[in-house]
Amino acid sequence: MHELGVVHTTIDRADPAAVEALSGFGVATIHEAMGRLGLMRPYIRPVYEGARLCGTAVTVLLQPGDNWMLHVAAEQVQDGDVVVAGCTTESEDGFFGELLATSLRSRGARGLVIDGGCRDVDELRAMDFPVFSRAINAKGTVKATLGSVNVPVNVANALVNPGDVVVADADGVVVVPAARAADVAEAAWKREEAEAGKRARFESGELGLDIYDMRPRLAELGLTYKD
Ligand SMILES: O=C([O-])CC(=O)C(=O)O
Ligand SMILES: [Mg+2]
Repeated sequence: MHELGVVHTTIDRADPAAVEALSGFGVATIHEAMGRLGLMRPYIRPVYEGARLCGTAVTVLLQPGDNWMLHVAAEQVQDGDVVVAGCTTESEDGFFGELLATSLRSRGARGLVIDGGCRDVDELRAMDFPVFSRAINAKGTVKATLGSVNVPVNVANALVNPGDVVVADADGVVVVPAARAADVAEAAWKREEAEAGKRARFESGELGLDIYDMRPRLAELGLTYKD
């Protein structure tokens, strides 16, 4: 059950060194390193090409068609945070634009992830303020209904707790629980090392069939080659 009308002002942010380490990895690598967990639904997309972000979550629970809580959240933002907003009911209105981006940036925010709509895309691109949203929509919102800030929020099917690490790039958005950030960064590093080895073998013309030792299993299943 979502908690409404609450702002938590003290949150446990993930260790900055772990956040910095995670910022060096792509979303796909982090998702795999977590044991294939943490992904938001793929309808959340960058509003301009090349957008990417990594930071600690200030969470927001919005009401449909109402961006009031984004202004409330701005006050809670610290350097290195990402505002991560879910909505009590599906809504694709344009909750966010360049004015709010200017406000969040002035507080040190690294970007926004929102399960709702966003507008002013040209300006956001020019500012290079990364936003990941479910829609681009010029339709404006009101400031009339209470939601919450810094409560656990379901954002596009991912549970986000305040202080978790959120990483977003062209592949999607992944959430790393604050307590797991250092371990996941370590696992991501190992995974990249392993992939570097595989990449070199693929480059030299070796086949996945041999690198992954797939031939015996294919033969067992009866895969037949015919002229
Ligand atoms: O003002 C709003 O409601 C959203 C917007 O366009 C902005 O932040 O620039
Ligand atoms: Mg605007």
